[in-house]
Amino acid sequence: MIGPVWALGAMSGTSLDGVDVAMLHTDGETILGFGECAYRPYSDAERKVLRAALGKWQGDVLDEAARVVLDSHVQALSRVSGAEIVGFHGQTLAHDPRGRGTHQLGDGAALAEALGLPVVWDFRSADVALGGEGAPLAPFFHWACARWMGADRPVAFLNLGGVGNLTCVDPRADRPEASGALLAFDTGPANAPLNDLMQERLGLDCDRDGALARKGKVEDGALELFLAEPYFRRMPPKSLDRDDFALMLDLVRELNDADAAATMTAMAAAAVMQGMEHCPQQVDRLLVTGGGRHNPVLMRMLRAGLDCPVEPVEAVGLDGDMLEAQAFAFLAVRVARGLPTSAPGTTGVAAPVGGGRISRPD
Ligand SMILES: Nc1ncnc2c1ncn2[C@@H]1O[C@H](COP(=O)(O)OP(=O)(O)OP(=O)(O)O)[C@@H](O)[C@H]1O
Ligand SMILES: CC(=O)N[C@H]1[C@@H]2OC[C@@H](O2)[C@@H](O)[C@@H]1O[C@H](C)C(=O)O
Repeated sequence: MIGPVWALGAMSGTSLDGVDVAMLHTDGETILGFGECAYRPYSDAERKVLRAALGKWQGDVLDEAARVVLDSHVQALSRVSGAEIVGFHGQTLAHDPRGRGTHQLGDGAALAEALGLPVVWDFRSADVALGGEGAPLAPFFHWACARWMGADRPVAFLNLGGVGNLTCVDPRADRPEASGALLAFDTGPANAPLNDLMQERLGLDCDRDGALARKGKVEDGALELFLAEPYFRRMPPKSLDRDDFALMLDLVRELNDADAAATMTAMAAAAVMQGMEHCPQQVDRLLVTGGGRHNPVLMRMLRAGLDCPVEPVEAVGLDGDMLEAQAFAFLAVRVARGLPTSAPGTTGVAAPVGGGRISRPD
């Protein structure tokens, strides 16, 4: 494959809300245009099946979950036409890069057959096999976004999904794998533990618009215990599994609902502030993507604690609900062109690596 193509990326994140798909016109180096997007939510029954498979590496429970992943992706991807190649992330069930590896559920070969298109998938395992964290992988796309928006000074991207991840980009680097172009890592838990709290105590999916947290007060003792976790002292690159910080729920167990939500929101913000200390250069602005940017309490806490402007990525014309799907469209084209998708600064891998397998329909 030579030259730019329309690629269609698909992402199903750790929040298990649904499948995002987005078209991108790219040669894997430059963003030439953004295209159509679609979202296909999981039904309650599907979410239950996926939830039951979380943390599992094998077993019968995976068969039903694999069927949910395949069917939902075929439906989501079929809503958009004109793609020449597909980037399929799959559903992360477990992530233990220093131990058992990383597990994204989803059969790219079956998806290629169903769609009649080449599908790039299994983006993370080559990086892990070569000693990298296997995550985050969006940073190479963040570099392309920084160049697309014409940045000429360092800028940071923050994804507030189930887990948070931060990318410091120097857009003056002419390749994402160049030394000093990128430093990226998972900051800590973002929405996942707060969602779990809301589910456990009130049967709700999330603290919509920070409505509960805004009525509560942050319990400083719990926040301090949280920040004493060794993860925050580890040098990046580093990555997390969705439930690595399950202890957060214990730290707020004695608090009333509002104080617990306020304290957990403060924990997510504090993890980002700790992370920002690792940025190798002062950044001009922090651009926030992912669902957490819709939470005004979380955004207010970030603005209060950081000395650079904190804005949703919409401030520069990007779509914060679709950025990860676009990232996997971008990475698919890089894989097809034999370009690397991770580097020492993004996953800690020893040298730039091109992950991903390509499956073509028969
Ligand atoms: N209006 C809102 N108010 C508060 N929180 C919100 C709002 N909208 C979305 N969120 C939070 O954002 C989450 C979804 O974020 P997102 O879709 O970025 O996660 P994800 O892509 O599944 O996760 P990851 O990036 O970790 O894979 C929701 O589960 C919720 O916690
Ligand atoms: C193993 C895995 O799926 N990690 C996700 C998760 O969700 C956010 C954060 O943790 C990030 O490291 C990654 O996702 C994004 C898309 C990434 O790879 O950049």
